[in-house]
Amino acid sequence: MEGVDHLAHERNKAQFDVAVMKAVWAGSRDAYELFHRFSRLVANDPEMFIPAIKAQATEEQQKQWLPLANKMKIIGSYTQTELGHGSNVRGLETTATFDPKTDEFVLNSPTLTATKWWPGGLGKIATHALAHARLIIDDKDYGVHGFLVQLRSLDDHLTLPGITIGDIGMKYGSGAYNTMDNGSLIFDHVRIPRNQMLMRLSQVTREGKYVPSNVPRQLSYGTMVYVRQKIVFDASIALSRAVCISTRYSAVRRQFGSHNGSPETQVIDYKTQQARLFPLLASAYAIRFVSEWLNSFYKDLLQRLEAKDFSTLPEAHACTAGLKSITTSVAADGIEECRKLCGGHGYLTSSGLPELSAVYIPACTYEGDNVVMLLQVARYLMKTISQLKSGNKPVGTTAYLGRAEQLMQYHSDVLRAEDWLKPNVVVEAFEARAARMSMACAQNLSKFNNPEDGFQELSADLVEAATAHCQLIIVSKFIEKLQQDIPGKGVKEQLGVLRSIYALFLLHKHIGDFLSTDCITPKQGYLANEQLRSLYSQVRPNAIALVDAFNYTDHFLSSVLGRYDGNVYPKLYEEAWKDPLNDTSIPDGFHEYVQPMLKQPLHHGRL
Ligand SMILES: CC/C=C\C/C=C\C/C=C\C/C=C\CCC(=O)SCCNC(=O)CCNC(=O)[C@H](O)C(C)(C)COP(=O)(O)OP(=O)(O)OC[C@H]1O[C@@H](n2cnc3c(N)ncnc32)[C@H](O)[C@@H]1OP(=O)(O)O
Ligand SMILES: Cc1cc2nc3c(=O)[nH]c(=O)nc-3n(C[C@H](O)[C@H](O)[C@H](O)COP(=O)(O)OP(=O)(O)OC[C@H]3O[C@@H](n4cnc5c(N)ncnc54)[C@H](O)[C@@H]3O)c2cc1C
Repeated sequence: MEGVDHLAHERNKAQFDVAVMKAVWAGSRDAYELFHRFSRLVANDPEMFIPAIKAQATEEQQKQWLPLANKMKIIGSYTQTELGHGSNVRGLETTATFDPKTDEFVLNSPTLTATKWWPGGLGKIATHALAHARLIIDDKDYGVHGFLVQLRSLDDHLTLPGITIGDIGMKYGSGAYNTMDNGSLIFDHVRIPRNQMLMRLSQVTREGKYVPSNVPRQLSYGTMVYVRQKIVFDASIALSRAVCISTRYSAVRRQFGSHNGSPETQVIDYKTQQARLFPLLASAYAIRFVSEWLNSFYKDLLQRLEAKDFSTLPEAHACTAGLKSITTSVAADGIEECRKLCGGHGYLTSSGLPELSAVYIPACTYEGDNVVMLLQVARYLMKTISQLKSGNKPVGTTAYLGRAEQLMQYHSDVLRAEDWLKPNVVVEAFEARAARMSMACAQNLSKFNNPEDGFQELSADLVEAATAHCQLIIVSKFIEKLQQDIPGKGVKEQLGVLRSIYALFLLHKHIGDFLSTDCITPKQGYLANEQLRSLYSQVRPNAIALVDAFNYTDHFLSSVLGRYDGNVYPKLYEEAWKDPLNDTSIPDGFHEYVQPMLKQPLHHGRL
């Protein structure tokens, strides 16, 4: 029925102020208002290009290029990856050779594997590329730098001489990512003026002298730090979208349990459904809050960089790389789990979930493969530990490693299931687990004569240690969020429940880590699980209101199953009838191919 709220009875169960929770989810009341008005803004806006110019171009270059890019007079593509090299940025092969006679750089792709491959917008639309290439002066290789290269005529959009561009072809699924023209590009001795090398961080003079900057060369990777922190925010959106669909549908869907004609059981009431769904609901909130923190950390980094304070750059890199990795993996896996939670209907395009999944899963790869990113975190952790001996006191997200000795002695003092609700009890257990896993890796690494050999050999353990560290950050930031003043009836209590679910679910999932590092006993692990079950029951009456707090419109969700009003079945049926196969009762080709078979004579009663 139109106009009837089929989920009203669920909404009436809520034990908290949903309006306030909407503002908490949005970040603030102002952010909520803004989101409400602009909720149709798409996260995948292909502005990759502009942040890179801001980060790497001189002020003069920015004055020249940013107005053009902002007004869409030129369309740029962030062109880094090659056919043969993606993760290994230092291994890029494209060259930009300085020609002192003409005061130009000559861009060239010396091999097939040097072909630029993947950059978004490159295939069909971009007029310019921010191309990453090795700077060569007098046969000397100065490593990878950024160059602004015009690709297509601004008059007729035809490619310029020496440039071969194409689209790299269809991608996974048939959905929206195929509307993105990820491109391939070969340079054949393409000339650009010297002032089109982005020279904020290092310069090449008219005489062909290379002037390195006095700032860390890693600043040239700044665009990746910026985009990675955006991707963490994006993960909270993608996961919460899937969770919203699957929670609402789980309250609508009924299976089994009818007695004497009473309705069947709502599938959301099955404990197995809750144990799969509610940790994802909690994860969506956890990722949202850690992304909020990461964004403020990033803003603080920018202020420091302005003041030539580079001290937090390594931590910013480790946090953005690690959290990008963990949150996109959780979101990608979570979306798939949400699809399964919707049973057969989840596989229908009209559920919105297959499309969301197909568009989202490359987040585990782009802007840094997730394993490669965790290995960066592991390097940072090993470096931090190696500096402990020289008295360096770690700060920020690795401060706990400064208490490593104490954490090595830690044994959880949990006696009852409720003890696991205490934030300090949880944080200590997560700190001890992360510290012990990292310390064990550091100790094993020290047995190798060549640290790089050791790093390769132990890389699987290092990834696990990095995961434990990143999970600790997320748990801690959730706890810190709740130390803020949060008004509204029941809002803080509900967030407290979600915080505990998030932490205890991780503890349950990684119980092997906690037990093998001797941080908790099997009995304490059992108590954590007992507490988790009771928390699921507390979330149950609030589940629909907790996803309503995401404030997503039906238009944004694009899902028949996730409709706000829960009116699923008539709409599913209606959607099916929009399938072009249903335009005619006899399918194309029936008369040509199927009917002749049906008309073949029977021989002895058989075909
Ligand atoms: C505007 C966007 C808005 C919203 C976004 C939302 C959604 C996104 C939607 C779509 C996104 C679409 C497309 C994505 C585009 C791309 O994918 S662009 C290509 C991105 N490519 C990568 O991410 C490549 C991954 N590889 C790397 O980042 C690096 O090469 C590496 C981290 C693997 C390092 O390799 P090495 O060769 O070991 O490193 P190195 O060059 O020698 O440097 C080592 C030291 O530098 C430190 N470091 C590395 N990276 C950074 C960094 N980014 N910032 C600061 N420091 C860095 C590293 O820790 C080493 O330090 P030491 O102290 O140990 O020396
Ligand atoms: C949808 C999409 C959009 C993209 N957009 C852009 C763009 O706009 N611009 C751009 O320049 N690029 C873009 N890319 C490219 C993207 O950044 C790279 O694909 C990504 O950085 C991963 O690099 P790779 O493909 O070389 O993977 P590889 O590094 O080849 O990874 C293959 C496997 O090797 C493993 N591996 C690699 N190195 C190590 C190591 N050191 N230790 C252990 N394991 C390792 C990885 O974990 C992975 O399992 C895009 C990619 C996709 C999928």
